[in-house]
Amino acid sequence: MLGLDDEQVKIDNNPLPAMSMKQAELIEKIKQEEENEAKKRVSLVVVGHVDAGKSTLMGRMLYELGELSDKEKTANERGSQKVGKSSFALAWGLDALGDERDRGVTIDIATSHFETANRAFTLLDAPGHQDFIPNMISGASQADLALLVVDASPGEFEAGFDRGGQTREHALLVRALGVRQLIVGVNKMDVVEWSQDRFEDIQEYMKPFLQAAGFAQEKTVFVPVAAMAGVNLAQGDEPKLRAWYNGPTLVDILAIEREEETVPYASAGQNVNLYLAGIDPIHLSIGAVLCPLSDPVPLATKFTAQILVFDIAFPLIAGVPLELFHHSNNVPATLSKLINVISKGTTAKQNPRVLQKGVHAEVEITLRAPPQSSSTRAPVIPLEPAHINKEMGRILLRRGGETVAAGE
Ligand SMILES: Nc1nc2c(ncn2[C@@H]2O[C@H](COP(=O)(O)OP(=O)(O)OP(=O)(O)O)[C@@H](O)[C@H]2O)c(=O)[nH]1
Repeated sequence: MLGLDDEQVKIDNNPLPAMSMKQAELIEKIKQEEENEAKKRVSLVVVGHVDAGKSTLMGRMLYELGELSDKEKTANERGSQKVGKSSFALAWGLDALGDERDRGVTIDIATSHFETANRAFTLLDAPGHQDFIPNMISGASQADLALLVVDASPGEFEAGFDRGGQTREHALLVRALGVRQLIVGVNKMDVVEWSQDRFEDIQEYMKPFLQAAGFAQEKTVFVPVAAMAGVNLAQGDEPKLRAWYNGPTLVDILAIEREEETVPYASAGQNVNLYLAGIDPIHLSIGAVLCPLSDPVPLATKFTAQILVFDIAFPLIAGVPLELFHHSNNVPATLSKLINVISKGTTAKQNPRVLQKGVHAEVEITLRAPPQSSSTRAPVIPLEPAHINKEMGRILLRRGGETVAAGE
């Protein structure tokens, strides 16, 4: 059990910020969600130059994910052949409006749903024609994630990307509308015989532009696909592609892609990004813990802990320099006191001189200032007794790169 020294944070008496939702309501809501095991909802907007293959790609993906039945697919193909546009067949899955069917282009934003193992997607298919940009905006402003489809065919990628093409404009628009995550689907790879060079050239060509547009490199993924044949959407079994590409399929990327969605609350076990306002980053460091003003995590520079000594070559003695690992923190420390050795739950020996391998012991640990530190303040870490918070109470002690003890 961990006993904290009396280094506690002082709380000022300013009124606490009011909660926007009643706590009881909030807990009820979280419980319900956990019960329903609701999948994470993500909105995806599909953008790109006219005829890049957006609708074909999404139609085919929906089909492969089982969202479009064979019957629907066949009916769509027949309808499409009637107007002499058999290559648009798969686009029918999305281009649902009659007007769109006649013209063979996506006019309005068709909304569809599909699911991967852990995500429920709402799909916003945005049209590629210039006159339809306002529709695209309405789609993109609701989106968490954008799929930008480009046509890899010779001359077509260039036409879409260079002046007059919509690739750049769409990318800029979705970013301006707040979408940070971008997947670039390099489509029609069949037309370029699955050329790795073509795929890489397109990437190199687009990267500087996308970065300048404000898409962080780590949030931008390129994926080679062939929408018509359904290659690398849900299955990546085209040998010519697999000869050089061992990355994920589009569906895999969607399943793992981390969208940025704002949520009113988060519960234990969720990973969230927090944006803190009004705080100088100089006051934040690795291991910092965010806690309510009314219930601060205590700061400790000296504390007692129960440890289990590992299988070590040399016994531990008081005063030996160690490294303490706690949560995401890692600080120099020392065993300032060996209090007792515990056996079968009772004290076997008080004030032992050494701790041999395999023993349970109660010790006092004191943090030391890091070697190059110029600060005169005693080092502190936020720490809680393990019976209150296991994660915040557990510690590991290391000596010269070897773990020598663990405890709480
Ligand atoms: N060879 C080949 N052709 C494709 C592929 N994907 C789509 N196409 C063809 O490209 C053309 C345009 O496809 P669409 O899906 O309608 O393109 P879009 O981007 O949705 O077009 P708009 O709705 O008009 O913006 C159609 O003739 C498709 O058959 C592909 O992987 N390979």
